[in-house]
Amino acid sequence: MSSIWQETLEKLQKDLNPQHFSTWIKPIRLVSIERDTVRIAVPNRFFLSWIRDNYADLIQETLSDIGAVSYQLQIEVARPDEEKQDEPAPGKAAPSIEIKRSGTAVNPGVYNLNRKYTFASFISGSSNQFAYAAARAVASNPATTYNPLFIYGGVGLGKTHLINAIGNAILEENPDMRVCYYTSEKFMNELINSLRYAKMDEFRKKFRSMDVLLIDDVQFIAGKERTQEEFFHTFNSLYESHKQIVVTSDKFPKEIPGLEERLRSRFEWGLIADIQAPDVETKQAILKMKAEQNGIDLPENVALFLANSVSSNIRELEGYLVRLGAYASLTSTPITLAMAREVLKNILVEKRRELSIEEIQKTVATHFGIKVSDLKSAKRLKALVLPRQVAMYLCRQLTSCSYPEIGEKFGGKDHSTIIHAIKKIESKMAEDMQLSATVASIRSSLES
Ligand SMILES: Nc1ncnc2c1ncn2[C@@H]1O[C@H](COP(=O)(O)OP(=O)(O)OP(=O)(O)O)[C@@H](O)[C@H]1O
Repeated sequence: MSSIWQETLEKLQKDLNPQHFSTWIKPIRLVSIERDTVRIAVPNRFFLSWIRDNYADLIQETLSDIGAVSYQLQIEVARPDEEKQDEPAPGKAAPSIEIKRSGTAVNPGVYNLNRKYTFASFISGSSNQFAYAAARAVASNPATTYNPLFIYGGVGLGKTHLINAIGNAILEENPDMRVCYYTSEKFMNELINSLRYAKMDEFRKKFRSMDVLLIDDVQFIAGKERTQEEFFHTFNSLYESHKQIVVTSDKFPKEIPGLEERLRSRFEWGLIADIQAPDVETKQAILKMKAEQNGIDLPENVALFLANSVSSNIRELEGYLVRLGAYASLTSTPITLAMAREVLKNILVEKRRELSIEEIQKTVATHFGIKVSDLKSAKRLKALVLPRQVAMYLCRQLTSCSYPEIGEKFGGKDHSTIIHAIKKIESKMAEDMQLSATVASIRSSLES
């Protein structure tokens, strides 16, 4: 059936402008074709309404022409764990080995991995360096170095991406390994189904036969007694057989309310790595890569504007990029700063008004009990150097000013001085929790 979809895609590719095709059609995934209903999944809600308004009729007509059936199109938003590969429903036997079009065998012991989340498509910066290095170490030597690996961080910061990248990298080196990616919610639902249909033996066998178990968003099992118990036994069984376990969460194990003590302590056995909010440079680099992947021509200053406008959530950042790409493509105009400001004005204005360098200088000076003129001076006193560097760092984080513009407002300093100061603060913050907390508190008072 998917050959109908394949042919539909080929036809649409011929009929549509290449950028429209790569922005809107390529990311669509076929879910199923059953009788006269074709279900497709799209990456997010914005995408869904765009497809509905602009492409649904065309897709439906093309499908119907090719399949010689009057198809109804159903469009839904893909959940990350639905981007699956050959996952058997609970209780059903795993599919027999399939042959990909390239001729390579598909490993039936791989569950739900999202193939597009790889290390190659993950940008590492100071905010995620530790988690990234730990993930790579685990991928190179599963079940030897860090077991379990516990990755935690805020919403949309790349946990799902990284945990899938581990699975994909392991499979590249060990194509026959059994690798399973599940959200903890899906684990729970499958458990409930298995209990209901008396399939617990199969459930246990499946999870305990994995070489690599990747559980995303484990915080959801907190407070779910039966799920925690089953997960605990799965964990023990895998751990004792020297199989790799990787878990992600939005919180540090100790901070997950309702998480059983025995699970919490096991999560602390291995390595705990955090992902912090990305800095402006990392956000820019991610934007550039995503723009390239989607065939969107994104000028440097617009990338900087977006990176400065969105607090930290990369998913949100991607949403804005898609919106700009769509606007540019549909109006056949290039993306410019003015256009980006206009297209995103309602969303971004609500999020944050642009802070001025002067406001930042004033707040930092007050915090440290010094004068604004001291921040702008060249005095090398220790009591002035740190606040000055903090102020420069925050100016870069919270405004869209360039290094030379910031330098200008700090008594005409060279851009290299600003870059140096920012690097210095970033590395100090990585080691000094107290300084990190100070910067975070100044930042939140500026943003409130
Ligand atoms: N460092 C990065 N490099 C490239 N892409 C990234 C990076 N961090 C996040 N992303 C992208 O941002 C989007 C959101 O990331 P992801 O779903 O992994 O976040 P998450 O931390 O799992 O969020 P949630 O808490 O909602 O589960 C994805 O499309 C992912 O590819």
